[in-house]
Amino acid sequence: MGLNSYLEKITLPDENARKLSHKRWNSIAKPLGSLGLLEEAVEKIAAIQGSADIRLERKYVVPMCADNGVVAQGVSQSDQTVTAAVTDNFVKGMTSVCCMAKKIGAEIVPVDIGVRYPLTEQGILNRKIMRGTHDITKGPAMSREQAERAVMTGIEVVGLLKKQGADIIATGEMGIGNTTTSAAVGAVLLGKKAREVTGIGAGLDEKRFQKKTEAIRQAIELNRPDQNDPVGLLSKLGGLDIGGMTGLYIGGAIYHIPIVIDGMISAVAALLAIKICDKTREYMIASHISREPLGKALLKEIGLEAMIDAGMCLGEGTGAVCAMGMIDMALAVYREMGTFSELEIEEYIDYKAERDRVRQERGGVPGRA
Ligand SMILES: Cc1cc2ncn([C@H]3O[C@H](COP(=O)(O)O)[C@@H](O)[C@H]3O)c2cc1C
Ligand SMILES: O=C(O)c1cccnc1
Repeated sequence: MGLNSYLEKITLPDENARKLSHKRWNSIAKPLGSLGLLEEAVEKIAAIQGSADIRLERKYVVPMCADNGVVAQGVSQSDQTVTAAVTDNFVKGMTSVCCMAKKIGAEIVPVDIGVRYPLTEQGILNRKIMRGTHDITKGPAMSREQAERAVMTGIEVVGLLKKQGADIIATGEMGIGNTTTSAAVGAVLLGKKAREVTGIGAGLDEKRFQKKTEAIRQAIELNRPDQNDPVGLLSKLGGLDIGGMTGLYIGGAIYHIPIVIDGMISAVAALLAIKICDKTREYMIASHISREPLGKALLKEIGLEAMIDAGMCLGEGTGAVCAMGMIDMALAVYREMGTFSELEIEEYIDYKAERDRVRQERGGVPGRA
């Protein structure tokens, strides 16, 4: 099945379930709207799952793993053998996101979508499209067909996890050099210059930072990408990992599974997915603001607010897993906490009116309805 026939299947979430979920929140004996974005996330999940009786039993993290030819330009402190080593470590439980995911009972499903060096562990989904992309300072990262295959791979992984009963999926990635490729794609999407989008990624000295900025500038100049052709842009400046994550978001919209955005790289993929199909936004949940320069601007363009601003910039899906943990806690309140009438506490309406009156007196913003 081609990408377009997948896109035709996408429908919008269930607004009635969202309303019922909002009603449930407002009946709980606590200050109205006081769990902020966590309440909104729960309501969004209700709309996506089509029921106010939300399920978050089966949580998955999907790190898309791939190499990037641009590493030859000295844009990263590490070499490509590290991508393979960390990809293997996802199976051994020896990466940062593994430690975090264990705490909330989330399962890791690493996908080899383009790792250059051989992997030794069993249990990594083999969906290798090529052994790393080409150097974007010399030409396109991959062909259009390969970019489309990367996106389709992400969609198919969500289909697979749907069969396994997935209730929510966190995006993740591993690929040395991917803060260069994603910054280049992000620069084009947001109309920014190389020096405005270049960050230190996994850590860089000044000399390499300059090389990275120059590589991003050169790659954009040479490849002449079209901002309005997301698959073309992905093929010219992107990576297979970014493509795979783009597919995860589209898959979420097809199979009605909430997909959690991680950091900057993941947010670039989210924006590409929105450019491919606007409805995918309705299936995304933002987690944190990456410390990379584009962290905030990308989320603004996507139109979603992050629930965590903790200076994180690790990747692998770590920020998304943190957010899943927070949503899990909010869900405990949503499910287990007593209502105003059960606890025989005065009606919230009176409380809300009073709160808004006081806030307005102080020049603040009234609470949400
Ligand atoms: C050991 C190690 C573990 C990581 N886990 C995530 N990243 C993060 O850093 C990489 C991107 O940074 P850059 O563009 O500077 O290469 C990605 O693979 C990302 O997930 C790691 C990086 C390293 C070195
Ligand atoms: O924000 C990210 O996605 C990020 C930043 C640095 C390294 N890895 C990932």
